[in-house]
Amino acid sequence: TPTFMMDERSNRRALQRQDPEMLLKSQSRDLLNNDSDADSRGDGWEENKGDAAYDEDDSGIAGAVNGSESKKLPQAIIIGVKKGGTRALLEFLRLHPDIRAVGAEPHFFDRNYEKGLEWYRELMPKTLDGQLTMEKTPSYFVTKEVPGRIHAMSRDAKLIVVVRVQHFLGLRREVTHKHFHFNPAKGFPCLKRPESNSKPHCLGKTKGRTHPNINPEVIQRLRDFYKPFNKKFYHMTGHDFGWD
Ligand SMILES: Nc1ncnc2c1ncn2[C@@H]1O[C@H](COP(=O)(O)OS(=O)(=O)O)[C@@H](OP(=O)(O)O)[C@H]1O
Repeated sequence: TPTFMMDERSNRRALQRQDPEMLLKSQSRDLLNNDSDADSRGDGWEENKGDAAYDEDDSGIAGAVNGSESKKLPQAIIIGVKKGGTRALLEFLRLHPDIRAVGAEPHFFDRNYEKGLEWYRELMPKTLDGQLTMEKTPSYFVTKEVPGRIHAMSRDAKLIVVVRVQHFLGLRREVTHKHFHFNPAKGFPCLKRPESNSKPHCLGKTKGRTHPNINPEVIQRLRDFYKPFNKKFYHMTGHDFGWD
């Protein structure tokens, strides 16, 4: 099971290397016409398949809207890595009542930046004070303009990268085994709302692919190739992940 880490110090160092970039490049692709990434449509929940890219009711388990809720810019963003289990992480996190999240990937900082922060904020679910607003767009991790842009929005945003090591958002313990149901066909847990009798929600069909057998020589070449990058990463995070 992929676990995750968040290292604000290394994020800050990475952010400091790039000037906040406010000039808008017209590199956008229409969010709602983005077919290249099934996960962009927020179809992590099988029931969410369809064309509604953003759905207020899909913003988390915490539910009911009332007068004191408002839309806020995200305080925590899952920025990568692609195929690292980012959808699973977001769906698991949003089981927590203090987290509300956008279902689809907004791609704001890479493809939709020229639409402006108000556009971005409008996508967010309404939250009460004390609730965290989150989104996930794994391609932020591989887009060079993104660190400066996030920094320009907020110096305090927590950036989460899935690298298979555990870290915490400082949440109280709310999510337990009652929220999960192991699905042997998928090989990983699906999510349950303990208070309702509805069927567990599994991640969509793009998750849980059968992997091809890879020639051990190719695996060795990949290990050799990534070794220096891994070393650099251990150094940056102050943690040896033992991937070699
Ligand atoms: N709970 C759990 N445990 C282990 N593995 C899991 C889990 N949930 C999702 N996955 C696997 O994560 C892969 C998808 O990652 P992402 O959601 O980050 O994909 S994407 O970049 O947004 O398209 C995808 O891997 P592949 O099936 O190999 O593509 C999922 O199967």
